[in-house]
Amino acid sequence: MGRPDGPRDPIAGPDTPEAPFPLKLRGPVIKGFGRGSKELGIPTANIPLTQLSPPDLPSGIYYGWCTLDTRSAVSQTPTPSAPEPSSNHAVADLAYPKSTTAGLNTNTDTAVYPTVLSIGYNPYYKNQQRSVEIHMLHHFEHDFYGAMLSLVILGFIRPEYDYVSKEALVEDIREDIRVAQRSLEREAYGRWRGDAWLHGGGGEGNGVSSNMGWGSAGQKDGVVVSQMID
Ligand SMILES: Cc1cc2nc3c(=O)[nH]c(=O)nc-3n(C[C@H](O)[C@H](O)[C@H](O)COP(=O)(O)O)c2cc1C
Ligand SMILES: Nc1ncnc2c1ncn2[C@@H]1O[C@H](COP(=O)(O)OP(=O)(O)O)[C@@H](O)[C@H]1O
Repeated sequence: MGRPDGPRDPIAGPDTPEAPFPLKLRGPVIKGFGRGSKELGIPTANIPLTQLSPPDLPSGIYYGWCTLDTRSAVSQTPTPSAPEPSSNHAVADLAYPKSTTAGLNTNTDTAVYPTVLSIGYNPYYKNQQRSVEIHMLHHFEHDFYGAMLSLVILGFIRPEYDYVSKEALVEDIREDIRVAQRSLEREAYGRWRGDAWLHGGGGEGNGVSSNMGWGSAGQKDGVVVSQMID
């Protein structure tokens, strides 16, 4: 399906997350096709499709919060034979929320990142397999393949489309990022930053919203969370 003409909604979803959200996923960051940063300038961390729950979740673009447990990340020590780190040239100008942690320089990166993700076949690239591709709204200095990524998905933005050009796809992803930022700034969405799932805990299962965590941005039990931009 090609992208419909016309302006897009600035915010996605109701004022409070509704079923089937929240959906909770966790998995190791694996290699994709390497197009995200090289071709588009928007790196996307892939997790195995087997982690998608429910497995028949409709394809499309979603938003939520995620964290990284970098203890299992592959070392990023630069060597002559090391691959080029990912590039974010198509989003480097975007004002992402400031994270108050040292990020990936430590083994315990406890920041909570606003996130936009694509689940599907990437019709522009005509992939044969579905994939789960997560762009975190943060400018990282290092790649983090192998890290364990925990994600709480809170809303749906749009279906995935085919595009007339790479530039048109990039422009829509940039708009997805803005929509996700605005959508997550709402109080009932911000609250989910504190959910135990994001901090290594187990969940009560997808779609169960009984654990609303401990609230909004700030610090709790030594866990530092990202701050949204004012
Ligand atoms: C927010 C977001 C929206 C996306 N929307 C589409 C889309 O509508 N159509 C599409 O073909 N690919 C879409 N993509 C997927 C990109 O094509 C994909 O991230 C890229 O192919 C990189 O894949 P790789 O990580 O396997 O290299 C989207 C990705 C993101 C992060
Ligand atoms: N903001 C970010 N969001 C997601 N991944 C990022 C980000 N910044 C750097 N990365 C790194 O870039 C990698 C993705 O780059 P990409 O070119 O899409 O390759 P691949 O196709 O292997 O996923 C991620 O696995 C991660 O290690």
